Amino acid sequence: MGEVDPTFIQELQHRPKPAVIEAQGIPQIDLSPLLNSSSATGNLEDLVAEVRDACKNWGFFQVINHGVPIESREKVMSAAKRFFDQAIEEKRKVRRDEANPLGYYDTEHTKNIRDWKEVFDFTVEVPTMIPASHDPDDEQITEYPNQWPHHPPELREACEEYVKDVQKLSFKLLELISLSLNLPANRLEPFFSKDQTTFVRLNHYPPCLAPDLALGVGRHKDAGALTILAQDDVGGLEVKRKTDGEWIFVNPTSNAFIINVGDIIQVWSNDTYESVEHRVRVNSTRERFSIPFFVNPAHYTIVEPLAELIDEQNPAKYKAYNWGKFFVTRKLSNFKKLDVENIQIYHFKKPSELKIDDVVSRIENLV
Ligand SMILES: O=C(O)CCC(=O)C(=O)O
Ligand SMILES: [Fe+2]
Repeated sequence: MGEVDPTFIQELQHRPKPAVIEAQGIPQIDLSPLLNSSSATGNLEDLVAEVRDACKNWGFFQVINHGVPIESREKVMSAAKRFFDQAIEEKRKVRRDEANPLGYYDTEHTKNIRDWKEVFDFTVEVPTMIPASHDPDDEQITEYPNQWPHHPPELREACEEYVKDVQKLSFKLLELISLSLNLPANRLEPFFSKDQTTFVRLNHYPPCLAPDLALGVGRHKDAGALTILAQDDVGGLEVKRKTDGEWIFVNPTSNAFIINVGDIIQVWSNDTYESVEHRVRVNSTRERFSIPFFVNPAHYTIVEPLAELIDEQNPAKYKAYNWGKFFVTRKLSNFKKLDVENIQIYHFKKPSELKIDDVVSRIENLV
């Protein structure tokens, strides 16, 4: 990535502001009551209340004392650095293509503008099965095989170890979120206990000559259920504050994970929780690494508001949709610049429930 190609340039209203707003920031939640089995139930109730408030008010929070060993994360971070440090020809040996979107890639587009980053994607389950096409009538299923590079040789093992640790955390978070919605702790688990389509991305954001024009990742919402993000100490993630739409910089906290609820939890909760927009700014001097772990259900999951959370007063705001088909459609539009609208959950919203924000987003996505 040399000088700034016009494909990277954000429209004026979406460019990062020169001054970073640090503000109070997203809530920090201490998960130690979960690690300590002898702790009183009172602690768990407080923890659930903190999760509820964070999900409602921010859609984002950081967790500390989460049980993922620091060495496990550091091993992946340093193997990722070794991988991305290689020549482009080496990285392209595991490049992804239209048929298999796993592996290396440096031309992702978010809302049709190219991101200033390179990535390496792999799935957690082997095999991971996904619909073969976005065509609703095509019932064919295909495998997404992981493509592990020969160099650095330690990358695969580091990633596989890390995944085991973060997966445990993901199930704890799903329990906390279930409890926070006044559901039984294990209510969400069955969507993930078999055939989950969770995948992990190693992100590398190289220094950028025009950090005021481009973004590492353009504004977006995560399509899956939950994201568990590790970021290094450089910082760059910005979250759109729900109260006023201001972009808030997420200060790096060493060894913490940043959690956000994705679109699926928004639909399951019938909008009690909302998937919040975020983006990544880049800088001209320091490269940055981050590792999002996208917790996604089995491809055949039909996503719709949970029966326990709807009634006559609070009817379902969304029509049911198939997760695998949604995922494939989204992947296709991120792969190359398309002339079609990027699929979003508001496409499944019942017309009477559309909010002004949905309409504005829809118009913005069309232009
Ligand atoms: O790098 C980050 O901080 C966030 C990346 C992100 O939002 C994503 O990959 O969906
Ligand atoms: Fe994201």
